[in-house]
Amino acid sequence: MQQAPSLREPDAQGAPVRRFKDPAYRPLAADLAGVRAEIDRLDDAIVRLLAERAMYVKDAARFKRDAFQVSAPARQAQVFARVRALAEAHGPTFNGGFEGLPDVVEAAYRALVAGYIACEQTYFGQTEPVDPPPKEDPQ
Ligand SMILES: O=C(O)C(=O)C[C@]1(C(=O)O)C=C[C@@H](O)C=C1
Repeated sequence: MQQAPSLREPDAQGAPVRRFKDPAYRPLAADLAGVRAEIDRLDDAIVRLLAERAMYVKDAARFKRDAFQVSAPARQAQVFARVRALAEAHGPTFNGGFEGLPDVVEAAYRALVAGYIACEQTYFGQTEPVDPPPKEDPQ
């Protein structure tokens, strides 16, 4: 029989109420508060890196001629494929792995890059053409 949902937040200080059936699984913290402290520590580092990444996205606007170039769909596809491959490579490294990691990372990057593009479009509006204009790449 299925248990009714508790509708209460989990006890962050309590002992574990479940365990993994996989005997190779190694617990990482004594309680949920300990798990969350590690997640907060990683979020601090991740957001710092996202801010550093944002700085380069802003600078990229100087090399774009129009809104289509700001959006650069071929580069976007390259970024999504690259981070997905990184997640596939790194996923199994940590404590038996995390099966859905490539999907999580790709979805996160799709959302992130959409946000970065919106900001880059705004920054593009704060630029002006250099004079004289450099020759267009014939491709
Ligand atoms: O590579 C670029 O041209 C960028 O502006 C950076 C970036 C990104 O966030 O990775 C942002 C906008 C483009 O859609 C492509 C990639």
